[in-house]
Amino acid sequence: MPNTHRDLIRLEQVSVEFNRHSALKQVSLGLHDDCITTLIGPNGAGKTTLVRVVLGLIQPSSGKIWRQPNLRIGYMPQKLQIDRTMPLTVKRFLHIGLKPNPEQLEETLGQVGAEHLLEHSFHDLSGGETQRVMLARALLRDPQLLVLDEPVQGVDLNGQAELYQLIASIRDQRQCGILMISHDLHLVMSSTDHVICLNQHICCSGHPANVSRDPSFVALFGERHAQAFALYNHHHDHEHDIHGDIILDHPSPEEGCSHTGSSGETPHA
Ligand SMILES: Nc1ncnc2c1ncn2[C@@H]1O[C@H](COP(=O)(O)OP(=O)(O)OP(=O)(O)O)[C@@H](O)[C@H]1O
Repeated sequence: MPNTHRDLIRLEQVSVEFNRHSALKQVSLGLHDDCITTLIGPNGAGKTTLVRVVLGLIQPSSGKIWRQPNLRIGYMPQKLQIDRTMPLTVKRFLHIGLKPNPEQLEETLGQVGAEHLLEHSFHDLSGGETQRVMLARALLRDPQLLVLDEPVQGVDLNGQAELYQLIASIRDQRQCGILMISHDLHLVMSSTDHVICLNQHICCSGHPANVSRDPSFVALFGERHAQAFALYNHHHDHEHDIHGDIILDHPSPEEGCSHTGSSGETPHA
């Protein structure tokens, strides 16, 4: 089946350095509408840096970025610093920097299952409620691309599964592209279309159901994760030296979302 997704953003050979330290090395990828792409990788792998490049908050040291003209991006950050002494209802929080009309507010809160929270204090929300309200805030921009930095942080296990289902239903209803960072390989696998395994460079990427298991993945994420993660295996087609640099290199083919059933595993340099 041909891949019918539209490109929202493309990165070509993007590298980012901080004080001569490489955070991203020659990352090439495409994000598409109607597709959930999940970034996984160990701490310090460059996931947040990559998200910040996508958001346009960091200029790459080298490489090219193409964005669909006038691309609307909704962003849900990992953490939000709000002074707890400042009284803040959910309603007020959702009006900071935004001008939603009451119908939009009701519809969007309804979509994330948080309509009953409108008059609640933002500070008193549970972990799961907070994430739903944050998601609603990102959705109020009517995004073509939704960027979620660890969207289930601070949420219990049941709540995490529900949130991932909610994110998948948002993709279905809005046909928007979604880029998210997750540390929970096991939970995220059932609700993602495309996985990118990042360790400064893209180690590999593909559909979780199509990629095959590789010992290098176990080396990167540990045996415990790899076992829990039986669905997601991949052709990690190279080795790393002691500094994390690639020993064996391969060209990087075109990236693709396989939400419609097309495409498969895509190995990367
Ligand atoms: N503004 C910055 N200035 C200097 N170094 C930075 C900056 N931002 C990130 N880094 C460094 O870049 C590397 C990648 O960081 P990044 O936050 O992107 O990783 P991550 O994969 O999101 O990690 P985690 O899973 O721990 O959140 C780290 O070594 C980090 O210290």
